[in-house]
Amino acid sequence: MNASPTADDPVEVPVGTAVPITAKSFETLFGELTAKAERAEEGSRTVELLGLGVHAIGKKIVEEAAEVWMAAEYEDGDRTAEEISQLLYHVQVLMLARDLKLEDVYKHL
Ligand SMILES: N=c1c2ncn([C@@H]3O[C@H](COP(=O)(O)OP(=O)(O)OP(=O)(O)O)[C@@H](O)[C@H]3O)c2ncn1[C@@H]1O[C@H](COP(=O)(O)O)[C@@H](O)[C@H]1O
Repeated sequence: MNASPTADDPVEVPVGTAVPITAKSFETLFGELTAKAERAEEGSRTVELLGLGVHAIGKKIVEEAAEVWMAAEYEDGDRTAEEISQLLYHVQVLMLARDLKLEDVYKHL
């Protein structure tokens, strides 16, 4: 019998190609960050940001959003995707700071 997937398990994500790649998904990242926050992992950027609070995390989101915009205007697709990943990460940290679950967001999609 297969064990249940954990937050650290890689997930196969097909990205516009017949060849699936192995990558962290939005859900597995959120599970990883939740676990780090719960155990207050030393050296974790997530834990550090949570300690700084909603105001500081919000400012990072605005900064990252601007970097996404600039990358999309002036850089290539891979750089834009990298900036988007950083934006998604900081949005997840804000979700943790406000004690929001994935379902709380998904119900609005
Ligand atoms: N995806 C990310 C991620 N994206 C961005 N960042 C953080 O955001 C920074 C990028 O933002 P900037 O370019 O603004 O960097 P900076 O100017 O040095 O940031 P500031 O210190 O000035 O705020 C990176 O240096 C990281 O600190 C991330 N930190 C963590 N993750 C993921 O979160 C997981 C948990 O990370 P820890 O909590 O650090 O263990 C990791 O395994 C990663 O998968």
